[in-house]
Amino acid sequence: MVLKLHNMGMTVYFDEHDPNSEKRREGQRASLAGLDYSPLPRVTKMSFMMGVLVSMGGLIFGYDTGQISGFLEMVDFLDRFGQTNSEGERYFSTVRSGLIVALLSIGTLTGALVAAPIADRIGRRLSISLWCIVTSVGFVIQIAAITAWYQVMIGRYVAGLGVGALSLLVPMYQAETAPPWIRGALVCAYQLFITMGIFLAACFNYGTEKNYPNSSASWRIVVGLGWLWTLILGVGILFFPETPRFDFRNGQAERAKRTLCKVYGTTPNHWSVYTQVEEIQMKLRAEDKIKVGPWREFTGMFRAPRMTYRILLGMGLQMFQQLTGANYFFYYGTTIFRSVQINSFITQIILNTINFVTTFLGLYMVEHFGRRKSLIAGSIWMFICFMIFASVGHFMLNLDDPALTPTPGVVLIVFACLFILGFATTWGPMIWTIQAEIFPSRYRAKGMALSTASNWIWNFNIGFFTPFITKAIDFRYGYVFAGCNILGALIVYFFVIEGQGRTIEEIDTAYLDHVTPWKSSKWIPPSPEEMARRRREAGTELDPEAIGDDDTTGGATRGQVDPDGPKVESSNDTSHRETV
Ligand SMILES: OC[C@H]1O[C@](O)(CO)[C@@H](O)[C@@H]1O
Repeated sequence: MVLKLHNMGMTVYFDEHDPNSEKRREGQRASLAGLDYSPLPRVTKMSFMMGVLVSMGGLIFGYDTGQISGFLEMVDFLDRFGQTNSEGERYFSTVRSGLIVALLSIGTLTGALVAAPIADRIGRRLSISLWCIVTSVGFVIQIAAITAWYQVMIGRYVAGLGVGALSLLVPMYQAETAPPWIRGALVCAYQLFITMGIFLAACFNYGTEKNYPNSSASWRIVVGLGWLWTLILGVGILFFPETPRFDFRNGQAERAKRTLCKVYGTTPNHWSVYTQVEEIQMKLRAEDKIKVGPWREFTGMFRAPRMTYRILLGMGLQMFQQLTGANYFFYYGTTIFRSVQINSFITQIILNTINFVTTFLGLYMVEHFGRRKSLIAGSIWMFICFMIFASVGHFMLNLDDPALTPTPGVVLIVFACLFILGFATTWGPMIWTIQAEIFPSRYRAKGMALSTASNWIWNFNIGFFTPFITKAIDFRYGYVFAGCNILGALIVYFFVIEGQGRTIEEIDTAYLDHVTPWKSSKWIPPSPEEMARRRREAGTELDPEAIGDDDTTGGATRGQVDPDGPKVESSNDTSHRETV
């Protein structure tokens, strides 16, 4: 959509979907003389490779969470780590299986919180490598277990530390590095890899249990294969640069600019890189005006402009991502569909395949329809699916003998699949994108850590309480999720600002400026002149040396770019309430 704004005498052209749009470049050209305005590649080799490599963190997530339900059904796993009942049969008590399953979630929660301050100190890139090592240690502890069930539990806790840390670091790395026009899709690729991980775990479990039914190879091979993903990510990331936002924050401006140029596929003299560098530096200046110690840094985060709002929003969205009810199917699908006498293993494979394949569609939707529209549509879709699912399950299925009501059984599966289609294209991937783009640089790691922790807490709650709840209210549990989906839609409508096509600095400005969320899709970021005026007012002018002076600069020189701020046609807009 091309917007033409007549703002007190100024005409601004802005195409929020296409950074290469002639209109957008035209608008910029009018503002900044002497820069390169040639079209940019949409996806560069660097951003593609980064998308694939870093998303391996998602594969580790999905693979680890997806494998355990299968282990609990494996003969050798049960023999080694189960208990014996009075008839001499092996079984897992609810407490023991619950602990083995849930310790991963406790570990992930801890990992997500601990990883933030470390990432702020040693950087995103080295942190990813470090937490891959921790995850691998968790795998060693599990594989080395002979008969001690608590060793498996400890191993899962340690692996969980790594998985949780990576669930914070990977989307953060992607969001801090990606160009705005593919940021949404790139962060969604993280979710795509989660779904791939769940799918692979289900397939490997099936394959190893079939081929090594009475041997420890059935589960040890599956755990061991996890090393492969951690090795690829932990070593591979070392061949990629640190994120430009972290580098700028830590005085590595030249390296940061080189990285931006690589992912944008251009030179520092291109208007997109030039304005991005300027924006990042300006934000850093504004944020760094307040200097405090580490503890005050944490508490101060809640007092920083609109941070409490954004933290609550991030945590709320992650909570509602879990309360969509997706893990009701992924964790308990086998049990749900066993009760309707349909081959549970096949059903699980079908659900996982739909989840994986349709997430690709999510990557497209996030950049073409935006976050807000997609999420609201997804919520309504999932609401309808759960209403039908719950009603058919409760009123039409004969719970005592499901074989007597085969048609409702099929309807249940169809609506479970349709639900997953809705989740995988919207709430599954897009919440990771939103939480990675709403926080300002200074508090991004900590803010994201709290929202990621919220995802894991609710993940744990769904995993742990679902058996008790379904026992009490059977399929009516679906109504609870249906209600939560409506609440989720309302939260998006009233509180989320559209981030499609915008830089993360522009999104920060939108939150600081109290842009009305339901009008935010049409919001025009402040003009360069307006930003220059704010800079002057806030005393955060840029050092002219900091921009446009790279060796690799092409045609334009610093002299051609006005350090006091780019020139615009005219603007009298003074409606912004807070400084950048
Ligand atoms: O694709 C389903 C998976 O996606 C998540 O919600 C993470 O985004 C997991 O909790 C779930 O198992």
